[in-house]
Amino acid sequence: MKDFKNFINGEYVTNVSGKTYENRNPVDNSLIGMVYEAGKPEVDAAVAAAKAALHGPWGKLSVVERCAMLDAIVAEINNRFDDFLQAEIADTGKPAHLASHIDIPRGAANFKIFTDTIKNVSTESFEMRTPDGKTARSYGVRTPRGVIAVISPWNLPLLLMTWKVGPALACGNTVVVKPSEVTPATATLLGEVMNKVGVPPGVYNVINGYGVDSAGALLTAHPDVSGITFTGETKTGTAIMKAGADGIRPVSLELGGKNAAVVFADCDFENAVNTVTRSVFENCGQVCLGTERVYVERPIFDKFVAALKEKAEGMKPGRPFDHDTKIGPLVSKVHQKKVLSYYERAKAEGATIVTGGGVPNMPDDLKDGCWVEPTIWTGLPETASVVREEIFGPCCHIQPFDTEEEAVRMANDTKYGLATSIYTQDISRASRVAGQIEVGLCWVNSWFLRDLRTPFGGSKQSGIGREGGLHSLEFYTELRNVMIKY
Ligand SMILES: NC(=O)c1ccc[n+]([C@@H]2O[C@H](COP(=O)([O-])OP(=O)(O)OC[C@H]3O[C@@H](n4cnc5c(N)ncnc54)[C@H](O)[C@@H]3O)[C@@H](O)[C@H]2O)c1
Ligand SMILES: O=C/C=C/C=C(\O)C(=O)O
Repeated sequence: MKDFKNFINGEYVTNVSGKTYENRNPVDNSLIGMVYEAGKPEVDAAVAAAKAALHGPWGKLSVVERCAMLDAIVAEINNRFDDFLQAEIADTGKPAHLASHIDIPRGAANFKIFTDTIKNVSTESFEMRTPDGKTARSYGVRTPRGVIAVISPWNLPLLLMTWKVGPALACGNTVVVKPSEVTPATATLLGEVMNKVGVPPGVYNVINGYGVDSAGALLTAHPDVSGITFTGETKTGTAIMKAGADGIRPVSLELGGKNAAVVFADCDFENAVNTVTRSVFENCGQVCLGTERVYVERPIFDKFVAALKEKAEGMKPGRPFDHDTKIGPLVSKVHQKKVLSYYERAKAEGATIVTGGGVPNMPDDLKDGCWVEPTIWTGLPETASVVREEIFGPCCHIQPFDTEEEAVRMANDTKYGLATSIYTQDISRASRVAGQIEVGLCWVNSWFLRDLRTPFGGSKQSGIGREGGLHSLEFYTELRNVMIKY
């Protein structure tokens, strides 16, 4: 059994309250270990340590020295690749091939991209004549914002947490991380990496716990936190934005989605089927960018539904390290119950169940896991709740369309605006539709293809702000203007 402690000022500590909760493996519901819930004393200590570290050795490092330390973090994550892989897989149950190709490599890459960015960024400079005939030169100086609260979800725990910690540290801030209560392992393990490479105590802190009435709410309310960066549900983002209002702390929010794929009849059919298969079912549908609404042009509708059905039925659920495993479980019993409740609602709303709709038949040793079947529905009106609400499971509804205009209208008919994928070989149509789709991220003939220099984020209720490359500097630094008269 493992203990998941808090990591505060360079040390692993328990808590004053003595409160712990269970961390369970979603593959078979076995107990991984106990997590020490941070209360007010631990949150206060973590924020105090982070605040003090801003003015300690960390704050005195040059950009090049700071980047060298971040490069060492990258090397040490790679050295301990297997430890991170095991920890992430135990918490999430995701297939090893997925975690080893996406989650852990991105954990390292999220530091690397921001050392590249920060070493190469310049600021603007202007010169003007003053009324008394002298000269004034202005230039920008980027300074760290201060103590950054990082609140992250459970679906890609290391990836989404380091996507915020990387730029925060590269810009010279210090952080207090509150990972999801469901997935404490990799954030906690990263503390060992920080100590190993000599990151000063207090620069990276982790407090474990829940959100409401727990570590998350205590952290976001803390007056010494200078900015809050959050990835998670839209309703949690609303609470966090309210918390940020006290003390006028800026927020960066990456929130939920109800993402569409729009498949035109002239697409490369095989690529469209393969890519939509990934975007619906990868990580058991627990990707914020994942597709839950598929719109297919009528001439290829039946063929597309049949092809996606065949793919879904070929996704063998199983243990993460088994070579033939294609799909893992959902992350928790709570989430399994939520997804299954949508499966029931789809039936009640009159959906045609093309495939799935329940719990797969698993061997005895896995029966207690959080399994659900990959599921496809057709035949629902656009007003049905499974077409409107984010489910975050391996499921989608497929709807036919007749015109480009109709497809754009249906894709945009949602309060969310995170991501869309368009499948067509007509480049004019692709750019026309991409221009009309109300999202932060639009892929053409692809999905979740990432260039970490590009702006990442959502529009409408899918978020506020963009992170990635230079765009991250907007949130993680303060831009000061200095004007010199001479
Ligand atoms: N837009 C994106 O980039 C993106 C990426 C991944 C996930 N998501 C979204 O995340 C959701 C799934 O993740 P989840 O269920 O972990 O999200 P969640 O909002 O339930 O929790 C996220 C984090 O917030 C904490 N939290 C909850 N209430 C809080 C409060 N009142 N104050 C402070 N912290 C609080 C949780 O403990 C957790 O650490 C989905 O809606 C998904 O779309 C979005
Ligand atoms: O589940 C959501 C996935 C988000 C991905 C990123 O934030 C990223 O690739 O940087």
